[in-house]
Amino acid sequence: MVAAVPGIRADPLGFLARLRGRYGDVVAFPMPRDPVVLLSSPAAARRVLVENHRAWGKRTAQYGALSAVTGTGLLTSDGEVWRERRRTAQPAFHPRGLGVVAEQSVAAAGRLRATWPAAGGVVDVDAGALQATLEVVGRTLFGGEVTDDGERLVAAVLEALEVVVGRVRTPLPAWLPTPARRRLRRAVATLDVAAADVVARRRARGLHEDDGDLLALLLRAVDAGDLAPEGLRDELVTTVIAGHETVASALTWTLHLLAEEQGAQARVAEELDAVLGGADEDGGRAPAWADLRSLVRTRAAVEESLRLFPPAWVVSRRALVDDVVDGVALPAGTTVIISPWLLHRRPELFPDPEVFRPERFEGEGLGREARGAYTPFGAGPRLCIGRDFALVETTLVLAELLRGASVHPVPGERVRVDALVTMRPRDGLRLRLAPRRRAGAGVSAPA
Ligand code: HEM
Repeated sequence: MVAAVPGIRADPLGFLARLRGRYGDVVAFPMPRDPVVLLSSPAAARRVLVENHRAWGKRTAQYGALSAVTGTGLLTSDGEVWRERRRTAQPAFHPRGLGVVAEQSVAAAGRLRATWPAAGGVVDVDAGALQATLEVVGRTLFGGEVTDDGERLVAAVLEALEVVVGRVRTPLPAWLPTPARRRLRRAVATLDVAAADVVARRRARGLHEDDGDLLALLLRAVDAGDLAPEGLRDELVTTVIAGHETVASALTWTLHLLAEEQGAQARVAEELDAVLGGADEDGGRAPAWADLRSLVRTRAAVEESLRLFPPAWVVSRRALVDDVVDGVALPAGTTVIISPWLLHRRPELFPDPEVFRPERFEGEGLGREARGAYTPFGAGPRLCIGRDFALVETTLVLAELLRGASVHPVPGERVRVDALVTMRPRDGLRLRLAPRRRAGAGVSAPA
């Protein structure tokens, strides 16, 4: 089916939903050159991402634009380069490292909590989440505190991404010098310097034999001649893009949904009290790695939020050879767009799809088919390398934040979604905090 539905720029999510609603699970966009097709069935996503993944690469407009910033990093590369990079980075994401992720996540959340007004008040939870997740990336993957270098690196990455998003929306011939392109070149130059500074600082501190963080692994690969210095820069930038804003978005959207659904928040609070012993003003003790298996409701709230607001709301692939997907022949060169945001809203798999109901992920959890469609971290060999990292981090940050405070919507505040590189709240997200406990008293309402 060939589609002609206006509105992609103004409202990309609504645009995708309208396309699927009007034309079905396989929809071709009227494009002048190679075909672009939106695939919306779980079977089609599975075919491309898992079963026949070798037939599909990442040379798409989406990843091409990102690679203007990341170079050939793990997220955007293909084939042998990708395999080699994944092998190098994988040990940094091994489950034995998750204890450190847990520790750093709780510490970062504790620092954020300390900035929250003890008597309650309005805070921008998105700004707080961005700061906390940056600290966790810095301390776990780059093996040290995020100093000015790290902050500059993130600022430069965000600046470059902003230009790139504009470019995906209005593709211009590559030779045309535009203000946007000049801005991108400047941002990338700043980013190169900031990445080099992060590396130099780490080198100056010295590499120890048992350092197993991502930066240490990459530096050793450079020293062994297995990775070019540009590759090291590309992976640093990729990690910032893939592992910082995504996790912050997941946290922010979870807090937003819990604020909207006080019943769900009360269930999480009950769990936190039971696990962390929180009858005092502080909401008990800080959570730790060992508590994760008991924080079932807290993690389910994160998973349900990733269903409704998957930060990576679209992924794309390009056919390297001809393939048949959902009974439709797609020639080599076809770009397919797969949207977790759409997959997660199929009513036959997720009844009342717009309702925030963390219980879906508790007990037995999702059924087999719904599990196949649930793809906030992608699927197949290109599954997010940071999936477990992100789930540990978000669950523990949330537990640490909510053990002592409850969150509530700010009256009159409109929450708007920007679906750009990731799905983000436009202009931050303000919530009203209330201290959850007053020695022996019950859950308190916002002032
Ligand atoms: C809630 C947080 C996160 C979400 C929603 C998310 C989502 C995703 C998705 C959907 C993909 C697959 C893209 C595709 O198939 O085209 C992906 C890949 C990737 N993610 Fe994540 N991610 C998250 C956190 C992280 C973290 C914490 C890191 C690292 C610190 C990370 C690093 C990566 C990398 C390097 C890839 C590329 C993997 C490969 O192709 O081998 N992500 N992520």
